[in-house]
Amino acid sequence: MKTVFITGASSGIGYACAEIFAKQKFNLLLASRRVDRLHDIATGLQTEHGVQIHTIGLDVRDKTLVQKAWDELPDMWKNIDVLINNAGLSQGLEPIQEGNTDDWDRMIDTNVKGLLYITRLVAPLMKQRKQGHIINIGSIAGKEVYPNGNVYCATKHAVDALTKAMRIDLLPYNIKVTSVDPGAVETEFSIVRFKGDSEKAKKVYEGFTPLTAEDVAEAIWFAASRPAHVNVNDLLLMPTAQASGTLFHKQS
Ligand SMILES: NC(=O)C1=CN([C@@H]2O[C@H](COP(=O)(O)OP(=O)(O)OC[C@H]3O[C@@H](n4cnc5c(N)ncnc54)[C@H](OP(=O)(O)O)[C@@H]3O)[C@@H](O)[C@H]2O)C=CC1
Ligand SMILES: CC(=O)[C@H](N)C(=O)O
Repeated sequence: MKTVFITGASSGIGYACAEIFAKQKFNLLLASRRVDRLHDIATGLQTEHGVQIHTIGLDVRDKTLVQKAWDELPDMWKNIDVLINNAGLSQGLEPIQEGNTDDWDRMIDTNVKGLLYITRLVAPLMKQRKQGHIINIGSIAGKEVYPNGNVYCATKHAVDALTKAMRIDLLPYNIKVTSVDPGAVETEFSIVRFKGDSEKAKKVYEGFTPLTAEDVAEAIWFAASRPAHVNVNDLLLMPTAQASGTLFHKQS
């Protein structure tokens, strides 16, 4: 049986990936900070699909803790076939001159440095086994910038650059590297961006049909299930009612 490691599996796209990969009989290594949620998810998916699941309570920003969690991980769980670098967030939506520097730190530390810390541990074993697939969750915000998106967009542009760089560095070792870049997906993303203001978050998705986490997980599964000689480099998907980072066709 193959193993997928999904960061940010406690909600949204990460959780939807856990479901789809469990259905496909992968063993699941799931990480996020809210470990209680991970336990509930693991119990449900284990019962439904009979796969093995290991959960790790982890803040990807904490380099020391990430290393410790990896060192303590039983060897069988380190043979990762697919790594989904999904943990990420946006905080705030202000012009650069008004931005909150703690929000900036949180986004850069999670979306860029967290992704790097995890990859640094997983990639050497993929290299050793001469197989593996790293799937980074980027965004339309990694392809263009939009008003007030400044630092979030910068982190996702960094993910885009790192995906390309990983593909080059890992080329000799038969390791696939893919970027999956969604537009608007209705998850907890906007609630987190607006720091718990659910009303404001709900308004983001009013007047059009956004992507669901399951839509994105299906695209991720498509990339993960290609034949050995095929790599999907980049997969950009948006709601039909979205044409760019900020251009939506909304019905009132
Ligand atoms: N929703 C959207 O419109 C889009 C989202 N994306 C990207 O998709 C990815 C998933 O987001 P989405 O599912 O929408 O949002 P959610 O808020 O629903 O999920 C985010 C996940 O990331 C985890 N996470 C956040 N910070 C950390 C951390 N420091 N350490 C470990 N885990 C962390 C959260 O778990 P916990 O809080 O338990 O730690 C949660 O499981 C993100 O990278 C996001 O940028 C890209 C384009 C569009
Ligand atoms: C496209 C995204 O990453 C997100 N929905 C955003 O508003 O930037």
